[in-house]
Amino acid sequence: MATTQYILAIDEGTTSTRAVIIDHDGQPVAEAQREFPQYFPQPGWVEHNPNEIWNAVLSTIATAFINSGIQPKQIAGVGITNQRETTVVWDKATGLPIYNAIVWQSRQTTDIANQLKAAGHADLIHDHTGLLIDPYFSATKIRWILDHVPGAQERAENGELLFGTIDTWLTWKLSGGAVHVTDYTNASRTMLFNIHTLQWDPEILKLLNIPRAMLPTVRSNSEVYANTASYHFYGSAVPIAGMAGDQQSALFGQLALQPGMVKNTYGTGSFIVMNTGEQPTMSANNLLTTIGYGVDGKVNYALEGSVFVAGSAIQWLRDGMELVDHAPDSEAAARASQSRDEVYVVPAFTGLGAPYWDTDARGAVFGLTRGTTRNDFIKATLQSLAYQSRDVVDTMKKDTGIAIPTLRVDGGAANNDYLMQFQADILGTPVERAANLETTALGAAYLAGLAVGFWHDTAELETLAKVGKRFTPSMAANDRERLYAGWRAAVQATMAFKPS
Ligand SMILES: Nc1ncnc2c1ncn2[C@@H]1O[C@H](COP(=O)(O)OP(=O)(O)O)[C@@H](O)[C@H]1O
Ligand SMILES: O=P(O)(O)OC[C@H](O)CO
Repeated sequence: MATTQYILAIDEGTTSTRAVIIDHDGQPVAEAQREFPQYFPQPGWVEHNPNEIWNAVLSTIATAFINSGIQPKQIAGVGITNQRETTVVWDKATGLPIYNAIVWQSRQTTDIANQLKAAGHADLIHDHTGLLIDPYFSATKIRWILDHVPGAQERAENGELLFGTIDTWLTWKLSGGAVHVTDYTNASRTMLFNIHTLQWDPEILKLLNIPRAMLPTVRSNSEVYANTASYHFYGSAVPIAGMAGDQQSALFGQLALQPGMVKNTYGTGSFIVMNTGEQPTMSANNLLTTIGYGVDGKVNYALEGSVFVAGSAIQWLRDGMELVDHAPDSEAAARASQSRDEVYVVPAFTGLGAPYWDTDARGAVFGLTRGTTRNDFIKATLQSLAYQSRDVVDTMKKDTGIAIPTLRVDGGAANNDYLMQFQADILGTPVERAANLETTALGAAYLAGLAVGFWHDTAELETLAKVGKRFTPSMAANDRERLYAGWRAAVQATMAFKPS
C-alpha cells in the first residue's frame, strides 16, 4: 500500500502553469508544465482567460499524477503560488468570469492610474500600501472591469460578483467554491491593502469606488484555507494549506528568511526582493514596500524592484524576431558574439518598471553598426536582463544602506550560464544559483508543508537546502562601470523618446 506522503505545489505563472510534487527531502519527484494562451486585444494590453488557466492547472495536476504513479491520497497538502496582480472578477452564483483576467503587464488601465496621480493621491497610496500608482497593480484593473462590463458596479455592490487574484481564483475553484480567500502577499499587490493594519484600506476603496463586498478574506501564508473538492481531486479532500504570490514564494523557497537577504527570479519579468524584517522599509527611490510572508502570527516585510520584461525578451527573440529556436539557444549565440558589448537593447515593451516607472516608454536598440550580427543582438538582449537587475540592486543598496554580499537567483532564465556570469560581472557581486530552480514551487510547498506538519519548522527546511552554482565576478571594475554607463545613457534616451 502506498504510504509515502508528498506536497503538491501549483505554480501558476504568467505564461505557463506547473504542478510539482515534492517529497519530504524537498526534492521535486514529479513535474508537469503547460503553457496557455496570451491575448493582446490592443497594443499594450495583455489578458488571460481564467478558465483556460484553471483547465491548465487541472491538466498539469493530472499529468504529474499519471507520470509519477503517485496517488492523490498521498498528498498531505497543496500549496498555491501565482503570477501576482492579475485580476479576475467572476459571478459568485455561476462561477463564470465576467471579463478576461487583466494581466499584471497590461497597460489598459493607464488612464485610471493617471487620474489618481493627477488627483494627488500618490502619497496616501504609497503610505498605506507601500506601492506607487501604476496600472501594474490590481486596483485599477478592478475599476476598469467594473466600468466596462454593463451593470457590473451594481452587481458588485449587491455582493453578486467576486474579485480575486489568481491564488483566490484557483483556491475558490479547487475548493468547489467553498472559500473566497487571499493571502497577505497577494493582497499587498492590489493597491487596496493597508500593509500596516493588514486590512483592506477603506480610504482607497472609497477613492476607487470598489465595493468591499467583492474582496476576499485575507489570511496568512501558511494555514489550512479549505480542502480540495473531492470531485476535482480524484476522490480526495486534501488541505490547501499554503498560498503566496510567486515572487514572495521564491523568497521563501530560497529560505531568504533573514533581514538583508536578496533574491532575483528571472521569469517573464524579473523581480528582486529583499527581506527587510518585521518593520516595513519605505523606499525613497521608487522601490515597492510589500509583504514578504506572514507565518505563525508574524509578518516579514520586503522591498521589491519589479522589472516588467526579462525572460519575455528572450521569448521575443524566439517568437517575434525568430532569432533563436529555443530560449536556451541564446546562450551559445551570446558566447559566439564577437562584439565588444557596444549594442544595447532596452526591452521596454510594456513601459519601464523599477526604478523608472515610465508607463509610456517603449523598447529601443542602440549602438548598431554595419558589423552588428544576430549573435550581437541576442547577447545585448540577454545583457539587458542583467543591467535592469543592477538598476534595482543599486537602488536597493541606496534605500536600505545594506550591502548585498550575494544575489540568490532562480527562475527559467537563471539557467543561462552566460547571463549569470554577466550578472555577477556587471554587479561586481557573486551570484548564487539555487540547486533547484523551481524555487517558486518549493516556497509554496514549504508553506503548505509547515501548515500540515509535513515539515516541523524552518530550521528543518534549512537542512534540506542544496547549494547550487556560484558565479564570481571577473570583469575589471573600469569595464564594468563603462558598460553600465552606456546602459544608463540608453535608458535615458529610451525614456526621452515618446512617439505621439
Ligand atoms: N536558458 C535560457 N536562457 C534565457 N532565457 C530563458 C532560458 N530558459 C528560459 N528562459 C526564459 O525564461 C522564461 C521562463 O521562465 P519561468 O520561470 O518559467 O517564467 P514564468 O514563471 O514567468 O512563466 C521565459 O520567458 C524564457 O524565455
Ligand atoms: O510569472 P512571473 O514568474 O514572471 O511573475 C509575475 C509576477 O508575479 C508579476 O508581479
